[in-house]
Amino acid sequence: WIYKVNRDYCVLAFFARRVRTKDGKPLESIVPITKGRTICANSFDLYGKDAAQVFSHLRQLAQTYHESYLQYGLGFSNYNVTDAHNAGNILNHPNLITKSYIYNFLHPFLRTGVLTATEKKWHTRRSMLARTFHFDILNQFQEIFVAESLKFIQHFEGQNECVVSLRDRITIFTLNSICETAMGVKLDEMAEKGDRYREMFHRIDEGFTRRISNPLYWDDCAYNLFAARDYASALKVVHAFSSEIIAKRRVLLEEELEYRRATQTADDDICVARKKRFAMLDTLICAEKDGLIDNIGICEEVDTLMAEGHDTTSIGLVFGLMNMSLYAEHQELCFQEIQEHIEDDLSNLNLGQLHKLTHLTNFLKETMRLYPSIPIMGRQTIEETELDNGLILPKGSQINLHVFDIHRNPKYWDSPDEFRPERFLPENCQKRHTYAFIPFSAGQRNCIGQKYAMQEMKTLIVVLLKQFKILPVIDPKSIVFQTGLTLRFKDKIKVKLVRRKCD
Ligand code: HEM
Repeated sequence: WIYKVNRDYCVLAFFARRVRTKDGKPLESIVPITKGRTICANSFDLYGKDAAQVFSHLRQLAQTYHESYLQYGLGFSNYNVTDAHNAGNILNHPNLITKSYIYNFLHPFLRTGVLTATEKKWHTRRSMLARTFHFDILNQFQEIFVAESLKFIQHFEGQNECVVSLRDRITIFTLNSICETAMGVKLDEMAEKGDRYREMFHRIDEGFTRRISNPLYWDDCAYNLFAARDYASALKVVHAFSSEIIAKRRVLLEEELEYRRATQTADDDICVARKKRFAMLDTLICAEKDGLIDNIGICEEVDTLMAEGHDTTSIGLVFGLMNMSLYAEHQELCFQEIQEHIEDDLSNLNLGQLHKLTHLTNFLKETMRLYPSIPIMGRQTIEETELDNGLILPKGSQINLHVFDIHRNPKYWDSPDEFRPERFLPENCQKRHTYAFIPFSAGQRNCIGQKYAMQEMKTLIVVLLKQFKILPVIDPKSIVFQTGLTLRFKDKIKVKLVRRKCD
C-alpha cells in the first residue's frame, strides 16, 4: 500500500490511480508533486483550516511551485493548473467537460442545472438557455439595469457625501436585476424574502467550504448524517424563494399569453412569436409545454441562474468600485469617456453606447484579472486522458484550474499585483497567451452570462459616476480573502461617495 511518489516522500494513497507520462519520462520532469501533511498524501492538507487559511494555502502552493503541480488524495489524483498553456489545453479538451467532484457538494442547492450537469443533460440545457442571452434580448434588459441602478443611487438621496459598505448594497442591486431580467419578476414586494435569500445563500456557501476542507464530509452518507442538517433550513429558504419566483412568473406569463391569444394571427406559435421583453424563465416554461423540461428542471435552472447571475457580478462591482476609489486618474478617464458618449438622460442608453466605453471595459477587465469572481474551477476525467504536456491522467482525476494564480502569474503579467487597465489595450494583448486571462472561463463550458455581466456592471458604474466621485476608504492590502463558491473577503469593503455637483 505504501507508494513511493518521489525520492523523499511516501504516501499511503489507497486505490489512487497513478498519473503517468506519455513516453515514460519521470513524472517529476513534467510536474512537481506536493508533499502532503499526513500519510494520506494531500487529503488532509486543508483539514482544520478556515476559509481564509484555505485561500492563502492555495496561494502559497502556487508561489512555491511557480508552475502547475500534482497532488494525491485518497483514491484520486489532483492536478492543479496555474499556467495558461495547460488551462487552455484543459478548457478546450473534448473529453474534459465534466465538472470535478466538489461540484457534487452543490447538488443539494443547485441539483444538476447547467453549471453542474454533464453530458447530454448539460448539452440540452446549455442550448436551451444560450439563445436567451441573445443581443436583442440583452438590449431589452437595458432599461431594467438603468432603473435598478437609479434605485441604487436613490439610497443616497439628500446626502452630499457618505461612506458605503459595498457588498450588501450591491448584492441587492444584482439580485433585483437578475430576478427582473432573467425571471421577469420584480422583487419589490418580495424585498424581505430577497434579503433572507442573500443571507441563506451566504450560509450555504459556508457549508460548501466546510465540506471542501474536511474529506470526512466528501462522502454523501457521512455528510448527510453529521453536517447536512446545519444547512437544511438555509436550503429550504432559497428553494422556497426560487419556487415563489417561478410560480409568480407562471401567472404573469399566462396572463401575457392570454392577451396574445386574443390578438395573434391564427398560426403564430405563442411562445416563439412574443416580441416584447423575453424573460429567460419564459423560455423554460415554454420548453416545459413542449415536454423538453419538467418543473424540477426549471427549478434547477432558476436556482443556477439566480446564484451565478447575482453573486458573481456583485463581486465584480465591489472590486470595480473599490478600484475606482483607489485609482483616481482611471476614474477620471472613465468619467470623461462616459460624458463623451452617454447623455445625462439615460432613458435611451443602449448596448451600442456601452460598447464605446473602452476605458471602462479595460478597467473592469483589469479588476477581474486581480479579483476574479470565480477564483477556481474544476474538471474531472471520465476516462484516461492525455494532455498535450505529456501527462496521462487516469479516469477519475480531479483538475483544479486556479484562475486567481493564472491571473497573477508573472510569466504573463509584468508586476502582476499592480493595477494597470492599459494591459488590455489591443497592442498590449497581442503577445499575451490567450488563456492568461479567463475570468469567464473558456471553451464549451464558458460563462453563458458574460455579456449580461459586463452590461450590468457597466450600467451601474455609468449611473454612479455621472452623479458621484468615488473616494478611497480602505487599504486593499488589508483585504483578507476567503475560499468559497466565489471570491470571498473577511471585512467590509467601503468607499466614500461625494456628489459631483458639490465640487
Ligand atoms: C462578473 C460576472 C461573472 C463571472 C466572472 C462569471 C464567471 C463564470 C465562470 C468562470 C464560469 C465557469 C464556471 C466553472 O467552470 O465552474 C461561469 C459559468 C456560468 N455562468 Fe458565469 N460569470 C459571471 C456572471 C454570470 C451571469 C450574470 C450569469 C447569468 C445571468 C452567469 C451564468 C453562468 C452559467 C449558467 C454558467 C454555467 C455554464 C456551463 O457550465 O455551461 N454568469 N461563469
